[in-house]
Order: sequence, then structure tokens, then C-alpha cells
Amino acid sequence: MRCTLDSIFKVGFGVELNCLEGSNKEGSAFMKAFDESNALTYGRYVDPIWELKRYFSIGSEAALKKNIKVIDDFVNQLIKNKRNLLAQNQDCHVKEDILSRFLMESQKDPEQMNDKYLRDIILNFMIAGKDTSANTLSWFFYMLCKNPLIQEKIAQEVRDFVGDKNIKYTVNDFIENITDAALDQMHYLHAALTETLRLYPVVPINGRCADIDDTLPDGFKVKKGDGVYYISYAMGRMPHLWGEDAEEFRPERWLVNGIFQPESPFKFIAFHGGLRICLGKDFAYRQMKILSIALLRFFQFKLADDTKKVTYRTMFTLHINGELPVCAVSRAAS
Ligand code: HEM
Repeated sequence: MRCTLDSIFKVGFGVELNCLEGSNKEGSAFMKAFDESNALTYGRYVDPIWELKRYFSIGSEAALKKNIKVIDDFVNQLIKNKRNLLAQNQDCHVKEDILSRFLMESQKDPEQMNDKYLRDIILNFMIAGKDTSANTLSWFFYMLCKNPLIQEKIAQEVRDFVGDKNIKYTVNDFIENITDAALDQMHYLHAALTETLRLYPVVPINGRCADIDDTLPDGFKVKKGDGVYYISYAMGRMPHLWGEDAEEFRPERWLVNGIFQPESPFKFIAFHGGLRICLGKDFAYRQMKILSIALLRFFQFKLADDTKKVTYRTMFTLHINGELPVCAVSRAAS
């Protein structure tokens, strides 16, 4: 989570948060407040008196208020710093991150795109981009531990496509050698990540509200205001969609002659589909691939306790319940 948060901050807002190293105190406090707010907000679903608590500002609602203040202060400072930076560098390349682009746009419509609006954009990208890739990677490594042959196939693909087999790289040098061309060639890794998302879609349930009276493709009629939900978790495991081996983790189902074959987003629904399909899909694959490549090149992973039952925790996103201790065994450099 700390790594994906660092990454979304760098790409999204041009800021080195350094949560993974823990060297940025404000960054770590912000991350803690963000995660706690997430859990406290989710708690409202099961707390019948949360509004009363909010009214009197007590218990979980008092804690939430405190955390929101930490988040707001941090994000408002970030926007202020960025504005100053943009004012100083009107014509240089500061447009490279998403926040800078929104700030440039906000000059055209400052009333609508005010600081509150920009704060919400930042938080939206964080919510969309932090826990999603991080949780998918946790499930991915869980699957690789449960399926060591698949783990070795990916490690072999890494050796085949990244860097020079005859060079003994340091970790940093090796990561420098991960090119876009190599990422594109790694069909088996792409398939294994996709297979993970089929079985463990990080947004396990999703829905929409009908704007107008409508008819679904199967003829079912919905009225304006009706909620329509789909359960991606169940859809990814339906034998009539994926075959009798739907419950099996089998990256090969996505490959024909070693080449990845995408499915319709309305069947493989992990990123949603249609006009509001995930905007960060390509970014997420890239980020997850780079991290997996770096880890699998240098380590082999095993579950610390193979007998432990691993299940999910009910949250907005599909978390592993509790921790997933793994042993990382160094691979002999070759
Ligand atoms: C494995 C990783 C990810 C998965 C499975 C995923 C899945 C999804 C899903 C299901 C939605 C639709 C939500 C809804 O409207 O109900 C969505 C929307 C979105 N995602 Fe992702 N996401 C991932 C990573 C990311 C990343 C890394 C970013 C940002 C860099 C991102 C940015 C967004 C944005 C901005 C939206 C809103 C799009 C819109 O409403 O037009 N996502 N994502």
C-alpha cells in the first residue's frame, strides 16, 4: 500500500511522499489518516447511530473528523505548493503530473474548479489508485505461492525478456533495464495478473442507478431511480462464463499460442466497462508488472504458513483478511 501510494503521488501529483521508506513524517501521518478515514467511513454502514455520533462529535465520528482535518491540511498544502510552483514556471514542463494539468485547466474556470474541487480530484485518484493495485498484488502473490509452477514460469519470462541474462545486476540497475518493450512482451505475466483479477476483483461489487426508465439487454425492465448491482466476485467464478474450471487459477485461459487475448469488459468486469471504465487500467498493469518483475527476479516467494486459511475482509475493496506473511527466498543471481 505504501509503495502504490508513493507511486500515485509521484505520477498524479509530482510529489515524493516516501511512505515506503517512512522518511517523510507528514506523508506517513497523511497515509494513516487516509486509511483510518476509509475504515471509519465504511463503519457507518453497520453503525445505526453514526449520525447521532456525528451530531455530538463523539466516538468514531470524532476520530473521523480529526482524520479528515489531517487529510485536508495535507492536500490543501499540496495544492498551494503546486500553485506556487506553476506560477514560477509558467512555460516549463510542470504539466507532467495530473494535478498540474487540472491546475492549468482551473485557470479557465476558477470558480467551479476551486481548491475544494481540486482536493476532491486528488482524493478520488488516491482512492482509485492506491488500494486497488496494492490489493491485487497481494492476491497475485498469494496465488503465486499457491501455484509455485506458475511463479517459476513468470520468473522465467522475466529472465527471458528483461535485461541481459549474462549480467549480474544490482536491484537498481535491473529495474533501470525494465523497458516498455519488455513489458509488452510479457504475456504470461499479463495473463496471470488478469487471472488474479478475475478471481479476486478488487472492486467486488458495483452498481449504478437508472437515470431514466430503461430495458437491460436481457429484456429486464428498470424504472428511473432503480439501483442495479453486479457482483464481479461472483461473475469471475461462474462456470457458464468461464467453464467448469472457473474456480481454478489458470493464466493459460487468457493465452492463444502464448499471446494474451483480452475478453469483453462486460464479461471480465474487474475494471468496469463502457464509458466509465477505469481510467487507470493501463497505469495499473504497468505498475503491477514492474513491481512483480523486480520482486520475482530476485526472490522466490512461499507462504510462511501454508495451512492458514486465507479469506477476504468486507471493505470497499477486496482486502485479504489480516496479514499474509510470506518468506522471500533469494534467487541465485543468474
Ligand atoms: C488493479 C487495479 C485497478 C482496478 C481493478 C480498478 C478498477 C476500477 C473500477 C471497477 C472502476 C469503476 C468504478 C465505478 O465507477 O463504479 C474504476 C474507476 C476508476 N479508476 Fe480504477 N482500478 C484500478 C487501478 C486504478 C489506478 C491505478 C488508477 C489511477 C491511476 C485508477 C483510476 C480510476 C479512475 C480515475 C476511475 C474513475 C473513472 C470514471 O468514473 O470515469 N484506477 N477503477
